[in-house]
Amino acid sequence: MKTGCETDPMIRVSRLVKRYGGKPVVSGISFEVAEGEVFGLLGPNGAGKTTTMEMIEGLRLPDEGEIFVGGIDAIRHRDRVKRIIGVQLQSTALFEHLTVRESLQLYASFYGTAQPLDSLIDSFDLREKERTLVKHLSGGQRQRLAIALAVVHDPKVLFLDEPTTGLDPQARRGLWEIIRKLKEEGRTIFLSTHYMEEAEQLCDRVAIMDRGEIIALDTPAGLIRGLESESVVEFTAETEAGAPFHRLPGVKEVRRAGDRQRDVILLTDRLQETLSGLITWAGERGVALKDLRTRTATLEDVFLQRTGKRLTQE
Ligand SMILES: Nc1ncnc2c1ncn2[C@@H]1O[C@H](COP(=O)(O)OP(=O)(O)OP(=O)(O)O)[C@@H](O)[C@H]1O
Repeated sequence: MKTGCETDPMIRVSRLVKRYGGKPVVSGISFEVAEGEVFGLLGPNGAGKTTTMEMIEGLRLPDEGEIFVGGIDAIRHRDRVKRIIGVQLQSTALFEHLTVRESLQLYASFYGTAQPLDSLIDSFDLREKERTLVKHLSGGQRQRLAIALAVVHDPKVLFLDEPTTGLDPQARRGLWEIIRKLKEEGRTIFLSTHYMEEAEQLCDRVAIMDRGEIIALDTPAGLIRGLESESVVEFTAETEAGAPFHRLPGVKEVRRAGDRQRDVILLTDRLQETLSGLITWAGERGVALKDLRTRTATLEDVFLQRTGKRLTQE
């Protein structure tokens, strides 16, 4: 697994460990993030994403390991690092009784330098709401404001912890556009998410995290190529645990999930042959294949293959 980048990294993390009650929740991870890159930490709830981000941001102290941000030792010189990073607040931490513009003015006053507020209001699509109280904003507008506040001081590196959790698909896409614009401005963006589609859409490289460890790190396309299976066949059926799906043509991997292991997922590099083999097999045995569908492999399948678990629990 290639954890590094070619130029001097903007973020370098080595053998990072955090324990709670003696139990490691981050278990010796190492990786680098290049300048201008959108780097994603993808993993299920409790994987250790927030703990990792907050150690890099200087909000939690690691038990072991090294962190450098912009060449600065982030454990020894937390204040110097704070000047070059922006951290998205949880939208619940906003001041409810200030307007959008007042919130930006307040944050700008904390820093010696600030970006022009009018251009921030426009680029975060908040012009219509600039005089609206925060408590009257929608979820998407609150998230946009939270990110605008994180970039008031024009930071080089921006940390976004699950920026679109809880948003509807339209608001999520609006936020993706804003994150793309922030990348175009040359910022390095470190984000965590448990939405594989978000990681695929936004990230140059993705580290998949599970139980405190990085289990894969590559570009989204590289991670999917590593599966050696381009397609997925899914169905639900009453079949015994030993049903020989792995012997169908093209099948590289068989996974079972759901209620009584009735959901079957086949990863294949020869979709048509797998499908016709499966239908013949089921027909000969009188097995009903419910909800049979096919799709292209995604990061979700990479996670499933590496951990045996689904990333998102339906
Ligand atoms: N302050 C703390 N004290 C004790 N345990 C903690 C503390 N903070 C986090 N943990 C534990 O560490 C593990 C990783 O938590 P973390 O919040 O980093 O995960 P995450 O991947 O960000 O998940 P989520 O998406 O739920 O935020 C969890 O098991 C969590 O219960």
